Amino acid sequence: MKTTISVIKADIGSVAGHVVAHKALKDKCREVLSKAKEDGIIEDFYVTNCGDDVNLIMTHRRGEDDEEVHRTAWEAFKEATKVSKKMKLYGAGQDLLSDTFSGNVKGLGPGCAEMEFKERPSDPVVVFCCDKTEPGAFNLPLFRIFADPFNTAGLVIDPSLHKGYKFEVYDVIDHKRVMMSCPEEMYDLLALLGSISRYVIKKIYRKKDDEIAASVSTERLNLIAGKYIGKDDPVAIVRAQSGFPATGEILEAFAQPHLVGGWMRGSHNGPLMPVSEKDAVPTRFDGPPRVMALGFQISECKLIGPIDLFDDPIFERSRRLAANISEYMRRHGPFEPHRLPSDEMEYTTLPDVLKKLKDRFEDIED
Ligand SMILES: O=P(O)(O)OC[C@H]1O[C@](O)(COP(=O)(O)O)[C@@H](O)[C@@H]1O
Ligand SMILES: [Mg+2]
Repeated sequence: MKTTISVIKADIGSVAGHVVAHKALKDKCREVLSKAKEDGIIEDFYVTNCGDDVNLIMTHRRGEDDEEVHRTAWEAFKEATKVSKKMKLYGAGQDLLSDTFSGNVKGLGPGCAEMEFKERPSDPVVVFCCDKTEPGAFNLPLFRIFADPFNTAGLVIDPSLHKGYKFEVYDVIDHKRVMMSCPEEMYDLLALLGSISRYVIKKIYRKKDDEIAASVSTERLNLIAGKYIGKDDPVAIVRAQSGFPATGEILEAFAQPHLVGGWMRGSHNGPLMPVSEKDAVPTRFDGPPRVMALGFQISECKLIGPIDLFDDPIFERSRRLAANISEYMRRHGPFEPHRLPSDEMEYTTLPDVLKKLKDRFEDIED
């Protein structure tokens, strides 16, 4: 029998602007998920938040894209939105772009990462949740975890990882996908993954047996809505140990706070700061962008944990570095490369400002 993990997230309102999802919203989601557990739709769940996003981590036996599981998540967000609206929280129901559920949350606003596998004798997984960034934020760390021997020692010294991994990459603008194999196609893969706003890793498979290793939410809210309504704050699921990278190799890739798109108004590059659940409170210039890591053991479709993996003093240095990079980037104010390049600004509120200047431009005569 196989186990499925579904991580479904949405921003349905927050306190003091776009900072933190209120506890009442998580409690309402827990209520809906408890009922779904009683009804046998899901086997277990954990509800958390990263900044203003509520994350539903669920296990079940129904496979990916299951209508009942997705409906459960949708109901939880809908019910919590009622609470949010009553409390006049900021951006109540923001990510729910439709009034009606049509079989799957994809395309309706929430982000979703799922994977199905046969449980190993012991099955550790790490769930990552971000705020104030976009799905491409996972490109660099996932590449390092599954393809860079300077990050993952196991790629060199463990025979069960040595053959490498396959990367399924989505072109989120043209709605196409490609499968690339590492290490042999590493340079081609990097040629795509460096364009973080267009090419994003969707899934990673172990080459020797096609076993699923990682899954990322790739929904880009603004592309779905056609206008700026918040960033796409992604989630990811990564399997660890025994043939997959060790938990420490997975976390190592986040020790360097790399630059990602997002931050204030989804329009700025900034460092991705690894934080504990309690520190997922983006305040400076609405950031800097955050990532949390929750470690679970999966046992007979139940979630044992979580362990708050970035709640470790060793990551203080990374946080300090992120704070220093933030200071440096902020001094650029509205200039690139702090502000995103023009093609990315297309999906922000900037085009509305530029519209009024349009008629003032005159041709330059030679
Ligand atoms: O004030 P407004 O119009 O709601 O929008 C601005 C907000 O959008 C955001 O980019 C939304 O961030 P989220 O994607 O986390 O919701 C904030 O940085 C900013 O405060
Ligand atoms: Mg958010």
